[in-house]
Amino acid sequence: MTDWSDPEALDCSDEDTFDALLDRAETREKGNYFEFFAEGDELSHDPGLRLSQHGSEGWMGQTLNHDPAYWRSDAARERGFDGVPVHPDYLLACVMGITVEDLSEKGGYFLGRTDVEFHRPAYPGTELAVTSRVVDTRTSSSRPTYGIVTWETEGRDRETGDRLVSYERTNMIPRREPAATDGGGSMADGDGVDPETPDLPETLLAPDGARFEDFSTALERAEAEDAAVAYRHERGRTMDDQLVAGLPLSTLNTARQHHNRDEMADSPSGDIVAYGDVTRSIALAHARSDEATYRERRFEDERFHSFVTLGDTIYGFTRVLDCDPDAGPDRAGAVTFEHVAFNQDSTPVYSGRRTALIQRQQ
Ligand SMILES: CC(C)(COP(=O)(O)OP(=O)(O)OC[C@H]1O[C@@H](n2cnc3c(N)ncnc32)[C@H](O)[C@@H]1OP(=O)(O)O)[C@@H](O)C(=O)NCCC(=O)NCCSC(=O)C[C@H](O)C(=O)O
Repeated sequence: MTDWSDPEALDCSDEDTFDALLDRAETREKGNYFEFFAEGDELSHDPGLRLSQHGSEGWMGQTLNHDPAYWRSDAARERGFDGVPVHPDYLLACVMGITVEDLSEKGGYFLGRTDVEFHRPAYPGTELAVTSRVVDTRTSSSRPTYGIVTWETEGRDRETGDRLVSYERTNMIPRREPAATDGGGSMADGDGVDPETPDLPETLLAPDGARFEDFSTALERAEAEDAAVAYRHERGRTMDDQLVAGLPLSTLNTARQHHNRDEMADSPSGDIVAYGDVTRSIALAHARSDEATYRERRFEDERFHSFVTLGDTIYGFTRVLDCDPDAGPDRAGAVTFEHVAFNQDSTPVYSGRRTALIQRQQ
């Protein structure tokens, strides 16, 4: 009888034997299929992550987020922070990264997120505690091999229990027992445009500067002229391996969508895709480079319209929706923007509504 604990018992040079062995071996699974989730379930995510200056700087450098308040102590103090905080995009990606093994590792695409709220700044050294609640589950009518799941997630400081950020997100999640046919023949057509949305006016204005008054004056002008305040940002960023696979892995995001080409070959995208939070952070960095941001407040109705793959270049487009002079402290007013990330073919890949406090003229 063969002794199967004998190291010599497995001949790796014989491919057929090894193939047959793999066929018989059970795969120890990671992640969860659609059927695992039931409305009301609460999950406490086990992976640990300590926010770090190095991680935040790596994220900001790669995504072009250069706001000095997240890099330098004098700029941070001047903006009313107690030290140099980690960047909100990095915080959000870390909180979401920790959830991936439980929620979306199985290969489900990130479709959208809303009610993103930053409750207080987070500083390097903070250890995260992250929990989620299943808000909704349903099967997809257009893609029967998938279900659609929505979770509410909260990221807290593990030591103090303070809430740092919370949001609600929705993913397509593969079904363990899919319906017989996949009716979803049509891939995302990429236009990403709501047919109910009226066309923008002919005239598009850009603000004259980066301060709150520049945005509010531009909006007033636009209202008087039946125009819209909407403009492009010049920078672009091409998706390389570091952005597609490196950044998500640095936040413990183990979704195979970003680092396992072999598994993704048979998926709707046919290849690895960029993490939605990386795509979004690049487009927001383009927008922030044209404004004097004071604080990030909230995000609503974030949607991922089309896949971003290696070699795609991400550009940004911004529309100004509202200015509220009374919403912030003396030195800043609230501006609500709609940001759109688009690729080299002008295909929208992300859109979202963002409210940020923008510094007033000094
Ligand atoms: C994935 C797609 C190719 C699917 O395109 P398509 O088949 O055209 O369908 P739709 O996108 O219209 O929608 C599919 C169903 O999902 C519902 N939906 C869509 N958005 C939302 C939303 N925000 N909230 C709730 N439900 C939503 C629709 O109503 C459809 O339902 P049904 O009719 O019943 O089927 C295409 O969407 C696409 O390319 N999207 C981009 C995906 C992407 O690239 N995401 C970012 C990368 S993946 C990622 O970041 C993973 C991350 O790490 C993680 O772990 O989550």
